[in-house]
Amino acid sequence: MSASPEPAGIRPAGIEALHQALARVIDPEIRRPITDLDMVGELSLDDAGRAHAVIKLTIIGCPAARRIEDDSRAALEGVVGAGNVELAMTVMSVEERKALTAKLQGTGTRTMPFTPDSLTRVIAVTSGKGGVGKSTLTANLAVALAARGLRVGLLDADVHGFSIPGLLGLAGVKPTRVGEMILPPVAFGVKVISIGMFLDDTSAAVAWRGPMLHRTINQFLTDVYFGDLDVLLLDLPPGTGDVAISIGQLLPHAEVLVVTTPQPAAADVAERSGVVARQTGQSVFGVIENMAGLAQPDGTVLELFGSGGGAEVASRLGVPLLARIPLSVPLREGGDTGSPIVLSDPDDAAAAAILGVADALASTGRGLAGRPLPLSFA
Ligand SMILES: Nc1ncnc2c1ncn2[C@@H]1O[C@H](COP(=O)(O)OP(=O)(O)OP(=O)(O)O)[C@@H](O)[C@H]1O
Repeated sequence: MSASPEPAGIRPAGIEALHQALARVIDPEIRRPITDLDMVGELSLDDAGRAHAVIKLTIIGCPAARRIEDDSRAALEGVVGAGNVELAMTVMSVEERKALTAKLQGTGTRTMPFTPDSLTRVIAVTSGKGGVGKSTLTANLAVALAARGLRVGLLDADVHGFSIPGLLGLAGVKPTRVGEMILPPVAFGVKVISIGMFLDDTSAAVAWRGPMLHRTINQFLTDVYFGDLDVLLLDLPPGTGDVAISIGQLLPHAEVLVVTTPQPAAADVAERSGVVARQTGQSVFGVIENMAGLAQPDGTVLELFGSGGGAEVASRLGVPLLARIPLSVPLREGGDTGSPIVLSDPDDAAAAAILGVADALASTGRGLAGRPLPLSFA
């Protein structure tokens, strides 16, 4: 039996082939090859051509254990043939886990990775009033951006009224912890974190004041291992309260999307959320009008909430109106069942309008806020 692990380059050819096969096995939570994560222990090939491997999981009861085991076995069988793999699944020692955490988060004091000079684009979705569909749109936008191949994180900063886990089919899912590091659950290719994932009773009210809210948001941004992201989306609570101000302080380079309804009376309060974002240094990327009308069987459109609110807010803030998203029963149902409409029913008019916003976001880089964008009318 040949001994391993050995540094790449001096591994015997057979072991190197096994190692390369395992390098294609991705930890579904951390989203990096298990070889990069030092999860491969002994790796050997016996004289009968059978592969022997030890895979070290990050924690006991790792929810991804089965998948990692199956993928590792399949990868090794690709080299030595079916039935020729002996796999032992173990768990990292405390020291190994510490070393992994340090490797992933960087050694020394942990810092917030989403600084103005990081490559991640930060987009905060805000609204003046509650119930205008901000969370529904944020969840669908995140999924649409991930479907375009972007690496997307979604932080539910609506601490008092979190709804992102349910919208993405993650109700009841708890994040895995590796030491002090929190691994965000992944849904539809989006890494998601929400205060709702840390409460045993999700119907319990979160009655925190400013400093506690600030600490929580800061901890989410620092201790959650999102890895390299192209885009971090934040679902803010409605209004211009403590969380909006904390986000403004922590992420002054964020671009803000303002969601409003067609009701002209809501324009003042929606405009205010954009103005407050600007006061903290953030830029306003554009306005989305949601609940813009309900298509009737006879082809007419019932403007349940009036019209003109989105255009009014966009013009007051001097930014583009990115989309008018109609009222849509499938959009609401998709939210209720945790199945985002941009994937399940992309031809629905509301889904098409949201996909238009995702295109507008994906086709602009950071620092381009304020450029004219194509209007996408439903
Ligand atoms: N275009 C739409 N058509 C039909 N229903 C919608 C639409 N947009 C949102 N909804 C529904 O409206 C309700 C409120 O949406 P959502 O929770 O996303 O709002 P919100 O602005 O995030 O609210 P809050 O911030 O107050 O929690 C949900 O039941 C959602 O399914």
